[in-house]
Amino acid sequence: MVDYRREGNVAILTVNNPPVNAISTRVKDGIYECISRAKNDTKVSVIVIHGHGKHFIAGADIHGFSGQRESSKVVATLPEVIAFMEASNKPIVAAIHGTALGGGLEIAMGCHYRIATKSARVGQPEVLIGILPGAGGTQRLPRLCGLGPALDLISTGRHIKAPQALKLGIIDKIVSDDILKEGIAFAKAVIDKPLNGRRISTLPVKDAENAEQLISAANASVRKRQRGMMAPIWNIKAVAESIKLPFDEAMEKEAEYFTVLVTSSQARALQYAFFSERLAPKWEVPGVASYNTVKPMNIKTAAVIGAGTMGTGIAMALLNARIPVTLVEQNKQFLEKGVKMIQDLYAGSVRLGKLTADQAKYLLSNLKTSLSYDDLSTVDCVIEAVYENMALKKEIFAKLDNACKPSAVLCSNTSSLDIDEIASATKRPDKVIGTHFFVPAYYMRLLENVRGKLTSPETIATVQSLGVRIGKIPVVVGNCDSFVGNRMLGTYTSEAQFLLEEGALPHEVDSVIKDFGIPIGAFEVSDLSGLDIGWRIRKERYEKLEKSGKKHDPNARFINGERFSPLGDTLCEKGRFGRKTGMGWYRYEKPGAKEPFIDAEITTLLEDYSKKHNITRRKISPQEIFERCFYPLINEGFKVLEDGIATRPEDIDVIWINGYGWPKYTGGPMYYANQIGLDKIYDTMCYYYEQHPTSSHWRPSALLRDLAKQQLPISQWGKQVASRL
Ligand SMILES: CCCCCCCCCCCCC/C=C/C(=O)SCCNC(=O)CCNC(=O)[C@H](O)C(C)(C)COP(=O)(O)OP(=O)(O)OC[C@H]1O[C@@H](n2cnc3c(N)ncnc32)[C@H](O)[C@@H]1OP(=O)(O)O
Repeated sequence: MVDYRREGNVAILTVNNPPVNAISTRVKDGIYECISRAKNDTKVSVIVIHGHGKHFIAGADIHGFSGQRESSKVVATLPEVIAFMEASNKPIVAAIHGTALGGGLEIAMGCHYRIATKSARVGQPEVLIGILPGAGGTQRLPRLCGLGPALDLISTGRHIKAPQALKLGIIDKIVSDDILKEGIAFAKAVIDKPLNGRRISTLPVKDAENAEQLISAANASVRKRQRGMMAPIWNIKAVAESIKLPFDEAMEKEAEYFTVLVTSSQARALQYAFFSERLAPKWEVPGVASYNTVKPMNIKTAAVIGAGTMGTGIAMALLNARIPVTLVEQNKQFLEKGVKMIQDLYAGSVRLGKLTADQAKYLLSNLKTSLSYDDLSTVDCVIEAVYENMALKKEIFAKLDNACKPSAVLCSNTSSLDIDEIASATKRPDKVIGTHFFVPAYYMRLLENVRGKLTSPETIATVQSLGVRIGKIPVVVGNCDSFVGNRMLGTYTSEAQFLLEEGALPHEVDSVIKDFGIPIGAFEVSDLSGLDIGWRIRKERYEKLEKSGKKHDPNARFINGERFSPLGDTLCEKGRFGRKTGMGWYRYEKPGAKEPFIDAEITTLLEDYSKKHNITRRKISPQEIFERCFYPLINEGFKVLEDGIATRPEDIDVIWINGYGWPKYTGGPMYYANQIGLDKIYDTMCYYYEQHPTSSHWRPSALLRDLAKQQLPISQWGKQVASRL
């Protein structure tokens, strides 16, 4: 775990704990033992610590926070090991490459010098997994780089690159990539230098005179950007102790606050989410294939069909990963508009300093445009991103099948349509797959990859690996109406509208949703994306119904015996399409304005509606709103598992956290359900099913019923899920 060797008078400690040199108990013990050995070795004058593999040390081992810690051979805790390092009379140099994160940076700050390669990154990301830098980070970082930057880094958890770390004084020098050689050379040069000013715990905090202002600004930023999360608040509180108390006393406070956080349900949920996100790319189709049995194809070039918001966003996601893209449209004007959108977004990134002008120019140089599928004969992968219309998609896939080489993978960015039917338009259904991106596609991290009945494991492996390459979290799901995310969402939006029919107002429903931690309410999001989109899809369905001989009544509150709310259609008929028309479920100052206002016209419309349908309006409690919005959604998640559409609860949680704004600190809907208690969810589902028998989303899932009896942790649901497939 930690190797010790001596080269002349330099002791070299190599941390070797793949994949990221996380600090397990054995690593902590190993560092302590090796430092002791070097301190006692009379031939050693200076010590270098570095990491084997890709990283220096990426932090404490996160597995250890949920109670599976190994027993320690030495009594010292990590903060004590770091204090022991700092007290050494032989200089210690941290030679950093890859990352020094969390406890890794804390160890580096216990050293007397820190050097790093140019590409190295440092940070205190503990807040992102619900804890705080509990090994002195909250006390040493403000002494090293100043209170303001320390508050920023510790409360946001962001990583910074070596050049910025150098400017902030976190590292002493940027060196070449031969980090160990550089570390040894640097160590030899500092052997005789006095260590007094190099022990960070003995230094005063920088910027302490502006403390009050800096701390209240940090708290204000947390309230705005990390609403509902407890860790940022406690992190700030811990850093603030650095200006109130002497180092040792502040360290006691740090330990106290660390204990509060590490035992919190938010920390457990965030750590579950951390590992779930890393599990997602490791797909598995039970009994068929998995990520470690199939090799992906190498995608060297790609094409995107459709230059609208979705198509251009997908093209940018590919370009950002240095994949050359051909963007195809049917008419020149649309194509030019799409290219302009991409150019403008890159220009914006240059203005914000996120890209240099040269980088933007390079990315754009990989973009080709075309009005013909004939130009796609050599691309490895095509992603179709036209609007949701089955006939159109089938026509495009038939053309792509003729134009593209036989090995090319053909993807559809559909959010709901049947992948098998799309694939049936080709002679290569094994190479057809759904790749459901989320808006804006160049930014949102979720990629829902939808396998059809005939999609080959190689095709699944290819889009999963492509997803990782373009910086997404790819999740494999099965083919059904609306897949996983939108299928579960459907229950939530339906129930939100039923609540309006019965007495609630849009802002009342939205505020319960936002209080839970979802950044935007159901009706606010409907206004944002435009009510007309759903209306167009519903009108197509009504037409289909009519073709099959069933007349659609615009006032109908039931379709095929299922409760249905025509309220959305009513609003659209009045031209209330949402923000773009200045009115939807809310009123806006003008078309395109962002701030929603409660609209008296909507209140009257709802009251008239209820009267017309003989519904007695009543005051609906926040608890009922909460249960009716979220419990059917959770229940649908269990049905999704039951049907084999998702194969792991973790995948559903990743989808909801990264695609729909579900608060990460609750772990996602499946994890959250386990926290509430599956028996409670099941009983509540049964209660509401009795009240609302015409809404099948209240029918409790059989898997939920069975798991509710067993009270298993989520990590053990797997066997129950697998036994049903
Ligand atoms: C009175 C009470 C007294 C109490 C006394 C107190 C004593 C105790 C105090 C202890 C205080 C400790 C304080 C320190 C806390 C921490 O350090 S928490 C951890 C902080 N670090 C992080 O959060 C880093 C997390 N990792 C990453 O950001 C990324 O993994 C990466 C390092 C940037 C690499 O990214 P990438 O190359 O994309 O690879 P990944 O896929 O993300 O990861 C690869 C595999 O590594 C696993 N992994 C990564 N980090 C960790 C980790 N810290 N612990 C465990 N495992 C980790 C990751 O899961 C991947 O695994 P596989 O999926 O199995 O491949």
